[in-house]
Amino acid sequence: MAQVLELTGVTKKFGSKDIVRDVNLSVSSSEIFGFLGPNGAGKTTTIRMIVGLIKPSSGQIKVCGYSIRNDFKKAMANVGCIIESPDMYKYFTGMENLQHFAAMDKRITRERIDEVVEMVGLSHRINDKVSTYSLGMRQRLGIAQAIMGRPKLLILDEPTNGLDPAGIAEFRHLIRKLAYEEGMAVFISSHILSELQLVCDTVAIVSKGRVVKSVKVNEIAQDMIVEWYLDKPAKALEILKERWNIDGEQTRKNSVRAGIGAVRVEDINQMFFNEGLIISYCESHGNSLEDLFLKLTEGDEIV
Ligand SMILES: Nc1ncnc2c1ncn2[C@@H]1O[C@H](COP(=O)(O)OP(=O)(O)OP(=O)(O)O)[C@@H](O)[C@H]1O
Repeated sequence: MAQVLELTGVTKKFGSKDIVRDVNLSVSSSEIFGFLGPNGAGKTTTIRMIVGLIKPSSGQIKVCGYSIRNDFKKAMANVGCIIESPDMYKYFTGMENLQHFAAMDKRITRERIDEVVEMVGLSHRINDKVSTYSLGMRQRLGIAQAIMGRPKLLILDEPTNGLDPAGIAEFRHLIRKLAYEEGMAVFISSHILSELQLVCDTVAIVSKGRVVKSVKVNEIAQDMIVEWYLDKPAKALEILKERWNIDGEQTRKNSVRAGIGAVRVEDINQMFFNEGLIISYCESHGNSLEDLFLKLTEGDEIV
């Protein structure tokens, strides 16, 4: 997999204060990378450096192998981004907005505009005024604009801020499509861990300007502990042991708990169902990204 974004020893000082400290990270094509940290951790400052709005005090940033210091134009030709809320002309239609931005880049054809509109699922509303769009639709229009020039790297700063659950689900679906079908590297910053956990492959946890931990999300899920509330706990324990060699324990009259390692909870539920058990509900505990995040950023000032 090609490295699309690489930060090496990136530091940013404002006055005598280190706002971003010695950040090292890399993102490959088709990877969804989450940059997770509490408010004030330095996420936006890092993104502003990646897109060239401010210069690092030290360290190196490369996009598709081009250093943003030495090859700024070539590096930026590979970047699409939305920082804060997408800037659109509300009294223009979605299409007029896209045409306006496309006029600045000769590579973007009318066919490409239609293609991105289709990709973000806005074909049916693209000729309506942006002022009539929901926040989720504006967000998708912003993404359409950001990807028109076929960037290899898409950067989104706090993209789900203010979206309702349906908007968040649509957003997640779109991001997956861009990464896994179009091969884009997607870099998303957020302070909302549950959202990153659901969409990202890798999450870097930032605290006070430093990346304190980088984790593969599927490895965290592997440590999951699940508790089932069901009618036949003894039978459930037997199935877990026989089928997956999992040692569970009965926690209450009607509940069983077990660390399920790399086994998918869906497969276990299906097996319980096939064996005639009735599950009233199940829940997961511990070792989620949330626990890790809270542990690593404990005591961080929320500014
Ligand atoms: N131009 C600047 N001059 C001085 N301090 C700054 C400047 N820009 C940002 N900071 C400070 O840097 C710290 C990190 O800000 P940043 O916006 O990068 O954080 P963040 O992680 O994106 O948080 P948020 O989610 O609140 O935007 C904050 O304490 C902020 O006040």
